[in-house]
Amino acid sequence: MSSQIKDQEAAAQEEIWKFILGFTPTAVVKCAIELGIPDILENCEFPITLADLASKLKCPESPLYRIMRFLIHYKVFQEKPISETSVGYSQTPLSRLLTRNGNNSMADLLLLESNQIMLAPWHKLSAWVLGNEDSPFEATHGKDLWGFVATNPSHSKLYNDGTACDARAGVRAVIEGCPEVFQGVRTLVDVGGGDGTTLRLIVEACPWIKGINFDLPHVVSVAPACVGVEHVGGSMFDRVPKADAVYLMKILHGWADEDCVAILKKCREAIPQDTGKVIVVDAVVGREDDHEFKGVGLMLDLVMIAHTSNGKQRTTKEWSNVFHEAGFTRYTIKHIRAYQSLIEAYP
Ligand SMILES: C[S@@+](CC[C@H](N)C(=O)[O-])C[C@H]1O[C@@H](n2cnc3c(N)ncnc32)[C@H](O)[C@@H]1O
Ligand SMILES: COc1ccc(-c2cc(=O)c3c(O)c(O)c(O)cc3o2)cc1
Repeated sequence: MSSQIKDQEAAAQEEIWKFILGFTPTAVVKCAIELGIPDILENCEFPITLADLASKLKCPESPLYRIMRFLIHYKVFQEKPISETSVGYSQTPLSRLLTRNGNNSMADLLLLESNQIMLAPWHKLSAWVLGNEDSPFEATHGKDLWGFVATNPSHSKLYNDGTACDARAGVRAVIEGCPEVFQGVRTLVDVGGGDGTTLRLIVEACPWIKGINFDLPHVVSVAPACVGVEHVGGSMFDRVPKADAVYLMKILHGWADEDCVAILKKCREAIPQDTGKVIVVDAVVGREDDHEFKGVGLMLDLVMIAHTSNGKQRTTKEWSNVFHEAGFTRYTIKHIRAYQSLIEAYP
């Protein structure tokens, strides 16, 4: 056996453990979030010793040492010198994304995706591949995600808080990557806008816009009031409130092609046929460029299998098909610093 093959096999013997125990980093980061460790470190002017951290957490040092040792190895936290003889724990750019209330926090999305309700359907993936399950989520919980969220207030909050994390990141990438997308738009309806986080950020950045946050009645009924944003309840399959432009972020990826066409037709009916547009913020998979978020798009494609009935992340060709079928004459795609791209479709 050549030394090259021996080396490849040795590397595989190491690599396989990332799949055998790949859930460990998520579980330990979830533990750190629940203990509030990123928030404690964020509020420390200097690196904090194990003893001081254990004291703040009122926990023994030994288990905490092992958790922090693991998270330093995974570069979630770092150790920095406190004196010539001692070191302490401090933040990294990654752990700053795990504080509970930071503007860029992704903590609530990690708590959502690692929640048992969201993890359980993953165990039905092989049955789905064999065609024995329509939807892992429905096969596991007896109803789809919206039905589950509507009847389980605790999961509804978990879902809204988690989705709001990703909305902040998505809107930030849109505004930083393509601010001109909102030029000339006076009224904007966010279809499936959730608790209104997206429109709150958009009208803050673009105060000339009047926002209409459109989602299911039980969702908008608990959406916080926001200046410049009107909450409207209804279904995107029935009617979309009229506006200069429609905004669809993380919506179409959750639905089959025929549902997307139905949604897009309702959106097209809601905008001026000569000057209106539909702004879609969603992943484009199968892109030619090897961009940094490629893996995220592929992971979210499998999230759509686990958590939706027929959702999927779409290729450029698949996007073209649904826009054409829905009666749009042209569309543009702009890649932004996010796992999503910015797609503008015109009637
Ligand atoms: C993944 S969330 C996206 C929320 C938000 N656009 C974002 O990017 O964070 C999907 C949203 O679609 C909403 N939704 C589901 N079915 C809907 C329907 N028939 N009409 C309007 N909204 C719907 C859900 O309530 C949820 O808020
Ligand atoms: C029944 O129709 C649907 C069910 C679920 C979803 C859905 C959309 C998402 O965007 C989404 C998500 O971003 C996510 O991280 C997740 O874990 C589930 C999920 O589900 C859409 C339509």
